[in-house]
Amino acid sequence: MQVEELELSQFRNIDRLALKCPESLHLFVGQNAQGKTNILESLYLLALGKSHRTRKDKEMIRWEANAAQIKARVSGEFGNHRLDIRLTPRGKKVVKNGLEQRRLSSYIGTLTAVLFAPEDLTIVKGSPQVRRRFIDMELGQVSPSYIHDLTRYNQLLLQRNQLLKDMGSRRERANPLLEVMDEQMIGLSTSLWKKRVTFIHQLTKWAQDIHTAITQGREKLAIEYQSAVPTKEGIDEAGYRLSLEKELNRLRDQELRRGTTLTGPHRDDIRLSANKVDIHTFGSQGQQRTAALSLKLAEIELIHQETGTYPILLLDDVLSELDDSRKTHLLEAIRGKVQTFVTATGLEGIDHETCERARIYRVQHGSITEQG
Ligand SMILES: Nc1ncnc2c1ncn2[C@@H]1O[C@H](COP(=O)(O)OP(=O)(O)OP(=O)(O)O)[C@@H](O)[C@H]1O
Repeated sequence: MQVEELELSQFRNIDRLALKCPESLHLFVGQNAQGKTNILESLYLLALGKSHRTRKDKEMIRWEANAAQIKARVSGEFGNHRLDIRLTPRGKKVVKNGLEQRRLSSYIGTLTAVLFAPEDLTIVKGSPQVRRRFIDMELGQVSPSYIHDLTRYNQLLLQRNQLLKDMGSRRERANPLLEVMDEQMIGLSTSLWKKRVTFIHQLTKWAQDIHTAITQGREKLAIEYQSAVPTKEGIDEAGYRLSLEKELNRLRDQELRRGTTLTGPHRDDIRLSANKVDIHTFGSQGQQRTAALSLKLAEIELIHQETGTYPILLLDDVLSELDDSRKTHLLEAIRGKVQTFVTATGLEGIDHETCERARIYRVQHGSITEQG
């Protein structure tokens, strides 16, 4: 998968940008707050239909403008596509090959992207929310039905929490509407849980090999999906349903008191360990970084396996955060097969060979000029 052309208009601090990008490596260099991440954000938005750093689409419209547009021509094993996203204060319009896409799940997947930013280095150490977001964004790219279920689940969760609050204030213990919601929630939870467990299983296979290679055989990575619903090893969907039903009954009084849903996929997590030692609690910063890098590289391979084409890779200021051996591993792993867009504040720390084969741009106050 490759972005052949990218056009931005009134996006963040960028007035206009028209890039032709047949090459596989693009390097955006500039001081802080000049617009480098904005370029990566526009590519991420094109791929996933949403930004990686804001939920408010209108924040991406240039302050003095009333609309922004991001357009691209992408090519891949399955032909060429034109993607077009228009942002206005009233909302977002997503267009693929001239046809407006009303559902994000029918748009996502045309262009896939893996973003690696400094905050991803905290994926191991950070809160469970960071890891759930990682799963949601990555799994969503290879499974439109996952996005569909997740959207419905999140809506249902809000409604259920409101109902629990209302029931709690009325000191009500049973309500037919809650029974209906629970039935829907159990169905959606089972589907999300199953998809996530399968995803983590597939991701682990790739991540283990990559992690072993980076650590030169010293460490074996393991990833375990931790469900908030009690699950025994080898449990199937019917077993999960049953366990969730029981758990909802057990938690009913607590949920009514607190006015919130206390179990389900929105409380799940993953645990990473190296040589059976939990990296979250006991890992060194280096181990945590290696695990984060292994996950990201594994994701690239998984997307390739599932969609038949490599994603684009967006590296936001991470080269300076990685030591030489991890950096070399990263650059070697993507070389020649993954179109990559990199931001950096300077060229120091990026090896000569990489600079030689990259197209280099200077970014200053939102204007981008290619270096001759
Ligand atoms: N909607 C907007 N309209 C105009 N300018 C914006 C808007 N949103 C952000 N900016 C500006 O964009 C700049 C930030 O750009 P960006 O996040 O791409 O920085 P960067 O070059 O990646 O820097 P760093 O290396 O610090 O991450 C800031 O100057 C900010 O004021």
